[in-house]
Amino acid sequence: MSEFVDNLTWKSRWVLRRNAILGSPAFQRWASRTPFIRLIARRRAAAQFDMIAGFVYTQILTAFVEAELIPYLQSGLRTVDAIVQFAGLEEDATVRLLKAGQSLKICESPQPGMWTLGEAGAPLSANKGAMAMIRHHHLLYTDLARPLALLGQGRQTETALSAYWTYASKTESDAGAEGYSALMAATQPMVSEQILDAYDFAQHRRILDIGGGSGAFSTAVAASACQLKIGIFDLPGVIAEAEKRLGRDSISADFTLHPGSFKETPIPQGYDLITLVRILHDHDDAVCSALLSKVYAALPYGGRLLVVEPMADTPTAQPMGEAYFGMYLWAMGSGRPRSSQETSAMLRNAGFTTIKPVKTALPIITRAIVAIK
Ligand SMILES: C[S@@+](CC[C@H](N)C(=O)[O-])C[C@H]1O[C@@H](n2cnc3c(N)ncnc32)[C@H](O)[C@@H]1O
Repeated sequence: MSEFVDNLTWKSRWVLRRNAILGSPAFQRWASRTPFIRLIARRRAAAQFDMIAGFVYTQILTAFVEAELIPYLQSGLRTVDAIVQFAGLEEDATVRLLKAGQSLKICESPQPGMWTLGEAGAPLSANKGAMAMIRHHHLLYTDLARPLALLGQGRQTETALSAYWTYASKTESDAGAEGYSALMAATQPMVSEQILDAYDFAQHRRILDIGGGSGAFSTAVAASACQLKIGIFDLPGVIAEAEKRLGRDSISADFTLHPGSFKETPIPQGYDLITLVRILHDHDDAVCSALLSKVYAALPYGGRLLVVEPMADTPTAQPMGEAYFGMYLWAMGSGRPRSSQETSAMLRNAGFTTIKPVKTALPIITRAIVAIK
């Protein structure tokens, strides 16, 4: 049987024709020399180079973060000598890093010999969560060093990420709870800021946050609507982290901690809102379907489920979904990015009839769907 099909749609014909033209060296030569067209050709060549060099750019940013240069340069203008001292690098290495960072707008030199952050670096200085993720990414890049080997070895093989996210490893445990809970708590403000602006939690009385980690999301919600009673359900090792964290916290909301695995333990009842924040994408379809059915059963009529996570079909941010989360979750060994339609379909299958998107200001960070029983 031929590997080519002959019943092509008009769109397939158009795409094949376009690819033949774009892939032709003669066309590329013509485009790079023709007035106006060459502007488009230059833009496309730059975008192609960025895709090829992306890992190098990322590692330059990582060097700034690991050397603590982001907060250091945010606090004012610094001389090269001072930066050499601070970063602990030789002068030529420091200058090479600064110039590389300048080309990426991480830093800039507004007057000779003096350096501060650039347009891309300055917003990072206020984002501890992003910096925690940049540091964490060495695990992902270890797994991605040979991407074809990663894809070829299947998802049963232990990876750097599956050893970190122990609940996603084949042995499924909470042994890594302290490490990953700290990362989740550091990155949670980016998420809770979006959701608190988009969803009115004050309309509820009792909220259960499933997979609630050490309670960073719950404490943010409690601070915004102080009459709420909040339950946090997570693996026992993570609930121990929540106990430590909430003990230190001055918020007076009434927290109930529920240790257990949602794969085995019944979901606690008596809550009129259940939240799943950055949970579903970590799990394969069968696990998510079983969890959503249990959530549906645990809610009273009129009760709600709020699903909060990045989604695959986010306009202007498609690579965040299928490229970034697609490969990250593949390396982790569990879960996949889902479009809002796919998640909505799962919610319908679990029994929910009213399912609505909740608009967030930065959908690249997080999106949300509310489902009513
Ligand atoms: C990606 S973290 C998200 C944490 C928190 N919701 C947040 O957004 O910061 C996933 C959480 O789900 C929890 N989790 C994973 N599998 C679980 C299970 N079977 N039962 C209960 N919790 C689980 C993990 O322990 C972890 O705290």
